Amino acid sequence: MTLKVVHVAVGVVLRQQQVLLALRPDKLHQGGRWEFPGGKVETGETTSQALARELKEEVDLDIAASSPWFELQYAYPEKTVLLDIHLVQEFEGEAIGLEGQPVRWVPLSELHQYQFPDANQPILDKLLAEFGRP
Ligand SMILES: Nc1nc2c([nH]c(=O)n2[C@H]2C[C@H](O)[C@@H](COP(=O)(O)OP(=O)(O)OP(=O)(O)O)O2)c(=O)[nH]1
Ligand SMILES: [Mg+2]
Repeated sequence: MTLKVVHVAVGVVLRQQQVLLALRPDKLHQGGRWEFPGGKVETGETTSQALARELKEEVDLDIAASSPWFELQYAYPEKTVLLDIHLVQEFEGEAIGLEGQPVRWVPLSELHQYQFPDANQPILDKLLAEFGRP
């Protein structure tokens, strides 16, 4: 039994009324679900630095600025994650799945059609509450 919490930088990348999603490969933890791009914060990195690195590595975006939005801890049976969620509204480049994963700009109104990791429900709720059209 371990109490280690995995610190994850998560980017909610918004462009008009759309958000960027990537499909997690089947073999990974929570595989086959759509995620907000991001990954583990490494020793010595700030969350913003980790996010910029991960978004470049995973989807080839250059982040001009990101702002901390909220944090959420979730205990999966296998591990506990601390999702450190940032909003990204300033970036350059065209999103492509550099690890071969499908990536999509999804209208906020269509988010309910996608399956996300179990931890993500509060992110979806807040996204629609703050940015969705009534
Ligand atoms: N990126 C991301 N990870 C999420 C989300 N929701 C969620 O529960 N997670 C979890 C799944 C994983 O356990 C963890 C992210 O780890 P990861 O495996 O993607 O980390 P990484 O990109 O650094 O990849 P790796 O090279 O270390 O394998 O956070 C989400 O929306 N986006
Ligand atoms: Mg990742």
